[in-house]
Amino acid sequence: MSDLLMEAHGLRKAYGRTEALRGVSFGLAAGERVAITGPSGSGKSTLLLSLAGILRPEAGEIRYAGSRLDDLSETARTRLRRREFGVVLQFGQLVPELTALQNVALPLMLERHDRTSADRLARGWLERLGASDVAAALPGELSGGEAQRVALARALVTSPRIVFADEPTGALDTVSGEALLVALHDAAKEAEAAVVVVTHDNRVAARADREIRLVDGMIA
Ligand SMILES: Nc1ncnc2c1ncn2[C@@H]1O[C@H](COP(=O)(O)OP(=O)(O)OP(=O)(O)O)[C@@H](O)[C@H]1O
Repeated sequence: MSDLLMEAHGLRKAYGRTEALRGVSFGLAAGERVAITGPSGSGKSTLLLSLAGILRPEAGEIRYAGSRLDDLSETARTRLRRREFGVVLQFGQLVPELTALQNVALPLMLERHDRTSADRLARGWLERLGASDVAAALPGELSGGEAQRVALARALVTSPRIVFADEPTGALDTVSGEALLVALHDAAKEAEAAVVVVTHDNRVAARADREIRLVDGMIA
């Protein structure tokens, strides 16, 4: 029995004739921080989305805490993702009609927390990520960097076992990007959460425990 938190073997995924993943295997220990790097189009986002249970690969298998993840129905994967994973995608993906605070509290509300405790936790995370002052703003009123912080707060609010982040510092300048990353790593460490981050940024990769590099849909 492996003691890895997540394991993937032989993942393949194509979009039409484009083979985005061509047999990728991956292991993640509890609390480990892994950076996925590689040139544009090498399959980084596809790998992250597959591991996070958002995309279903066409071949290969993914195990989370010993059980198959890729076999689960869409509903079961969504439920598992909500409970166990935090996900930050390239464009934040905040709900436009909800304020920043409501966006951060949303995963807790979906897990039937009461509003008072959900708001309290959400405020705590906004503060921790330096975004308290935008709590009442709508996503359309936020800068790219602010939206990224709010999205990260939303990913962390449920105390996930794994945080998956796709270019989380992409919209930020160097200093804010660095601060966001330190906050992510500190929070993950404290919560003993693992982190899988897709990045073009060497400094981000250097902060990880391990880097895996993709080239043309395979680990280089
Ligand atoms: N939804 C899609 N439909 C068609 N092709 C896609 C789709 N998503 C990705 N691809 C293609 O699959 C390949 C891998 O894409 P992916 O986004 O995983 O790479 P990436 O390494 O994350 O790229 P980037 O660094 O530019 O974000 C690319 O050739 C891309 O054009």
